[in-house]
Amino acid sequence: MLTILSENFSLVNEWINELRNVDVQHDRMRFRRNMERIGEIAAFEISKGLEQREVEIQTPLDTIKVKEIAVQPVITTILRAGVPLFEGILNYLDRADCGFVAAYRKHDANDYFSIKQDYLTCPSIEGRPLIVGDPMLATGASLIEAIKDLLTHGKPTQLHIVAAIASRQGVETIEKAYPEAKIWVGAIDDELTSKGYITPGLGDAGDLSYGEKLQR
Ligand SMILES: O=c1cc[nH]c(=O)[nH]1
Repeated sequence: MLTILSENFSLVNEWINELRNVDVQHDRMRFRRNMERIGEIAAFEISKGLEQREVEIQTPLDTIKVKEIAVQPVITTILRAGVPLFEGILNYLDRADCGFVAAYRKHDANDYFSIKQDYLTCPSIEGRPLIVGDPMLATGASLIEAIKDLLTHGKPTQLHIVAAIASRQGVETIEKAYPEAKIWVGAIDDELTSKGYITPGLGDAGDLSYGEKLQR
């Protein structure tokens, strides 16, 4: 199931416009905060589908039966670009556990790239909702690698994928690989460049959040 958040939240449109705009996106704090805000809206929407249970709590005057999230999700992301979006999801689902994957694109002499994953740490996801935040869902290759490894940590009850901007091709790749996944995206762009960048997109989300990396 695919949900395009900007279709229902005009504010998400505002934030994505700022993420894309070369006159605004160099303001790193605003860039990170806009990513975070998209994560917050996605978490809010995801929360509507989380199982709830009834518990009793004590107020200073009496007890009351209330509802709470029955099983806390595990929120994961891919370092480093995913951190601001991840922080946004965690701002709202603040009792969740968290996992991290480190992955990078290794370019060869012809500028083709393969995904290298060299770090993964995650609590058990057995019987819990799994949320994976990846700000730019481009080819879907790094996401598929990450999810494959995360699923060695148990069988989740729900699989949610959150992206600020996705390419149509990336969404189709994920839908094929994980038909059960609920995909939440800020916006969808039609094109991918030969180097796997979303276009018009916004550029390099990691560099815009944290500074231009040295190419090695
Ligand atoms: O367009 C893209 C694709 C992947 N990662 C980015 O930061 N931007």
